[in-house]
Amino acid sequence: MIRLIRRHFARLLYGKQDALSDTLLNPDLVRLILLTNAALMGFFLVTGLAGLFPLGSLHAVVLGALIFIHLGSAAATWLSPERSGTILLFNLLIYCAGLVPIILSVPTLFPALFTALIPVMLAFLIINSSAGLLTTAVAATLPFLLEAGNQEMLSYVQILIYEMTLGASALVTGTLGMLLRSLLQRLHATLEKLSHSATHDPLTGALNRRGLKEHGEVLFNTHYRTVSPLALAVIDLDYFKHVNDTFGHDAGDHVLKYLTDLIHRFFKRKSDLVARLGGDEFVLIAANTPLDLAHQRLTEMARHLQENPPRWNGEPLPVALSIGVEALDINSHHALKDLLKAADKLVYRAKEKGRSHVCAPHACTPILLSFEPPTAAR
Ligand SMILES: Nc1nc2c(ncn2[C@@H]2O[C@H](COP(=O)(O)OP(=O)(O)OP(=O)(O)O)[C@@H](O)[C@H]2O)c(=O)[nH]1
Repeated sequence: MIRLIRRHFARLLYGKQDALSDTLLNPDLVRLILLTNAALMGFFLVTGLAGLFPLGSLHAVVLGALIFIHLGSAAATWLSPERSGTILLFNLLIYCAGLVPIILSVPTLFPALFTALIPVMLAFLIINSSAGLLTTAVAATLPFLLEAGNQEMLSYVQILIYEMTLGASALVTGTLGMLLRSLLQRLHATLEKLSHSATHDPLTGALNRRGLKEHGEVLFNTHYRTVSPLALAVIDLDYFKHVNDTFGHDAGDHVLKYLTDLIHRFFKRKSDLVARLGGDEFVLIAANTPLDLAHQRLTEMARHLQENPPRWNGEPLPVALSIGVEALDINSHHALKDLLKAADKLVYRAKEKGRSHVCAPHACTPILLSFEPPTAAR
C-alpha cells in the first residue's frame, strides 16, 4: 500500500503520466472532470453574480475560492489531460477539506461517517480508481442528504452543501457511467482476447485447428449449399526437422512465420483462410477459386519460396513445400473433414514424388528448382 502511494507520488513528480491517470485516463474521465469543474464554476459564478451570497461575507470569500479552484482544475484538465487523475484527487481533497468546518461545528454521526470514509476513499482511488470514485461520491452525498433536514446546519454551510451535492451528483453519474463503460470494455476486450487465443496459433497468428473447424466449416457449408468452387490445400514444409536441427529452433520459428506471411501474400482475399494444424503443416482454403487456378497459384507460391528463401543470420535457409490441393466436390465431400482428408492424401503423393511438388488429383507439378535434400534424409 505504502509502495503504491509512493509510486503514485513519484510518478506524479517525475513521470509523464500519474499513476491514477494510468489506469483511469480515458476521454470519458477527462470529459467528466472538465464538465464537473466547468459546471461547478458556472454554478458558483451565476449564484455569486445573482447576489445570492452577500458580498463581503465569509460565504463570498468561499465562493471566490471555489470559483478559482474549479476554473484552475478545468483549465489544468484541458491543458494536461494526462494529469487528470491527480486533478481529480486534488478536487476530492478540496471537497474533504471543505468539510472540516462542518464536521467541527455539527458533530453528528454523519459527518463522522464521512471522515471515517476519507482514508478508504483515498486508498480506493489509488488502488482501484472506479471504486474510489464511487465511494467518494456516495460518501460525499449521503451525509449531506441525511443532514438536509437540519435547518441550523443548512444555514451554516449553505455554500458547501451546494458544492458537495452538485459535485457528488456529477461524480456519481459520471462514475457510474465510466464504471459501466470500462467494465463493458474490459469484458469485451477479455472475451475478444480469449476467443482469439482459442482459435489462433500464437506463433504465426494463423488459425489453429479449432479456428479452422469454426471458420472453415462455415465457408465449406456455404459453398456446399451454393455449389460454388472452393479449393483446399494442405501445405507441408519439406525436411523442416533439418532446419531446426541445423540452424536452431528460432530459425525454424522464423520459417513458419515467413511461410504464413507468404501464403497470406499469395492468397489475400478476405475470405481466404490460413490455418496451422501443428508442426510444419498448414491448410489454405480459397473461397470461390477453381482447382486449376488454386493449383497454379500454389505452384507460383512454392517457386517463389524457393527463389526467395527466408534468411537466418544472413544465410538462406533450405526450404521447399509439398502441397496437396483438392476442390470441393459435393458428391464425394460432405463435410470439411472429407475435403481435408483428400488434400492430405495428395500431400503424401507430393512427398512420394521426391517433395517440392504441388499435387492436384489430376496432376503433380514439380517446382523444378534445385532443391537439395539434407544428406541424412536422402
Ligand atoms: N521451430 C519449430 N519447429 C517445430 C514446431 N512445431 C513442430 N516443429 C518441428 O517440426 C519438425 C517436423 O518434422 P517432420 O514431421 O519430420 O517433418 P519434416 O522434417 O519437414 O519432414 P517431411 O515433412 O517428411 O519432409 C519437427 O522437428 C518438430 O520438432 C514449432 O512450433 N517451431
